[in-house]
Amino acid sequence: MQATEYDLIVLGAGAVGENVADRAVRGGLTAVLVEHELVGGECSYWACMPSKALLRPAQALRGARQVDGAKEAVTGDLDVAAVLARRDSFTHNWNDDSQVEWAEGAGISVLRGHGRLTGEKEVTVAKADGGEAVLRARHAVTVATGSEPLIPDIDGLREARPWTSREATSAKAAPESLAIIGGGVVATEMATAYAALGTTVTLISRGGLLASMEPFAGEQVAAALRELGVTVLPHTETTRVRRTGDCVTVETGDGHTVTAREVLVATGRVPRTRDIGLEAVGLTPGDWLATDDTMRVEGFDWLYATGDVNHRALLTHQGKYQARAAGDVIAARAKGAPVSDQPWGTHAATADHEAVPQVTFTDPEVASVGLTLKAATDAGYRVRAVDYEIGNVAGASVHADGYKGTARMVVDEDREVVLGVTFVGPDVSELLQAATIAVVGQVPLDRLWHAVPAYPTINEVWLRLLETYGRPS
Ligand SMILES: Cc1cc2nc3c(=O)[nH]c(=O)nc-3n(C[C@H](O)[C@H](O)[C@H](O)COP(=O)(O)OP(=O)(O)OC[C@H]3O[C@@H](n4cnc5c(N)ncnc54)[C@H](O)[C@@H]3O)c2cc1C
Ligand SMILES: NC(=O)c1ccc[n+]([C@@H]2O[C@H](COP(=O)([O-])OP(=O)(O)OC[C@H]3O[C@@H](n4cnc5c(N)ncnc54)[C@H](O)[C@@H]3O)[C@@H](O)[C@H]2O)c1
Repeated sequence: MQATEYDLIVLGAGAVGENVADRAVRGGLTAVLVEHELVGGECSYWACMPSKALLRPAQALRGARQVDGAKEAVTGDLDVAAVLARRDSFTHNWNDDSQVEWAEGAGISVLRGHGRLTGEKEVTVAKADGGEAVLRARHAVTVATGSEPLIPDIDGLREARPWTSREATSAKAAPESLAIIGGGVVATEMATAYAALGTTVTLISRGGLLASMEPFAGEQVAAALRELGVTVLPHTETTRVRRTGDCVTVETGDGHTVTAREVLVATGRVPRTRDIGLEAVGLTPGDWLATDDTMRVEGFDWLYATGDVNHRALLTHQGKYQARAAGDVIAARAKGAPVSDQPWGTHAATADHEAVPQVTFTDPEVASVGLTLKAATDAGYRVRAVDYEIGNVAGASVHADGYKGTARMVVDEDREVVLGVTFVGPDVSELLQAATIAVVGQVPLDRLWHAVPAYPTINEVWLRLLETYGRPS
């Protein structure tokens, strides 16, 4: 079969694949996106956008209820149908016409179908219309196929047809009750969302909540979930799941049985690499694809992997950051132009190791960047952490009556720079970019004293953290 040639083939048109193609085309290359489902991927239709659309109305309502003078005007509760309808508008009712239009307008070709590597720089696509197409890349192939939910090997779980993040973010109605297995970001966000929508939620976590973050984050989110009416069962194994009639029963290691209408499994992700032809190029199907900092798969000069599939940081913004580096470096290498792949260079995704920002949109929110105290200590830094109660800041007390929250700054004592920051509290997500700039810029603490937070804003917590640490002399 005659192959169609492009400079770059991108397998998977999620947010990350789209950005690789866009950067490469801006760099003067031709590119094709191969997509077997919806152009825009998980984030647009079953992850970031619908989950945040489900969470935001309850957060807005809480915001009004926490301010005397405003709370008196809140006379009703959430309109669940309106919340779901607003969520649907964000997903364009699971229609990707606008994203296809964007791609084509940006000069990127889109081919619908399931793609598999079939040789060096070659992808064969089983097209949506039943035919087959062979694509050949002049310069590079980028795998951007994302990840999918991990279903743990728990007795009866698969047979019980559990919800995954897809069903949780796209449900047409809020179930009367929901059991959630997991204690990470998906579990805590969806527990927050569904509790606010009136569902009776039980969250079963085999460890503490949000275990990779500062310990106070999981503790404060657990306390808030309980206040919302969620039954939180930390340090609890799930041993058996059964679906009987219109209910699911979940048995735990300590002998409890939770009965709910649905069970959501939120126990992490696996790479979407089982059926993309990795064996044709000597790689193992089902593996994550390890890359260097320019996103090139180890051992190849033409194969790249960006986004969730490389397991560097499973976040849309980090994947798009990798995509900008990868699209630019693919164009540079194709043209024989200089490559800037040293740490913090144009073509290196260095921040993946040093400064990954993340917001967990629970209520309170958790916003963090860089290293936790434990991670910094484990990495061998000589560190000191300082904590501050955000509610003591004037801007926070104006923002919400009885504001409660915690900030932690982790400082490298040798260089006196910030290695990591965590904020937990209502509406702290917008504080995060300043922390990210401080970490990425390795801004010395004595210079940070000159970054004056406006009064009275919650950002004044920065001044309090610096004062608590002590001014470097
Ligand atoms: C519930 C939930 C909420 C989240 N919320 C956030 C958030 O608020 N902020 C954030 O930063 N991150 C969030 N994430 C993480 C975020 O969704 C992912 O990091 C992001 O979607 C990864 O993008 P990607 O392009 O790598 O993969 P994907 O978005 O999964 O895109 C991969 C694409 O490849 C296609 N594909 C796969 N195999 C093939 C093939 N063989 N042929 C053709 N096409 C193929 C798929 O159909 C898909 O469109 C959330 C995740 C979940 C589950
Ligand atoms: N706001 C955001 O940025 C956002 C929101 C949702 C998801 N995400 C991303 O999506 C990814 C997936 O989220 P997630 O919550 O599924 O994963 P996660 O890694 O955050 O949490 C997984 C949870 O499942 C538990 N677990 C793992 N295996 C288990 C088992 N066999 N039995 C019981 N419990 C088990 C873990 O202890 C942990 O609590 C994350 O990496 C996250 O970065 C981001």
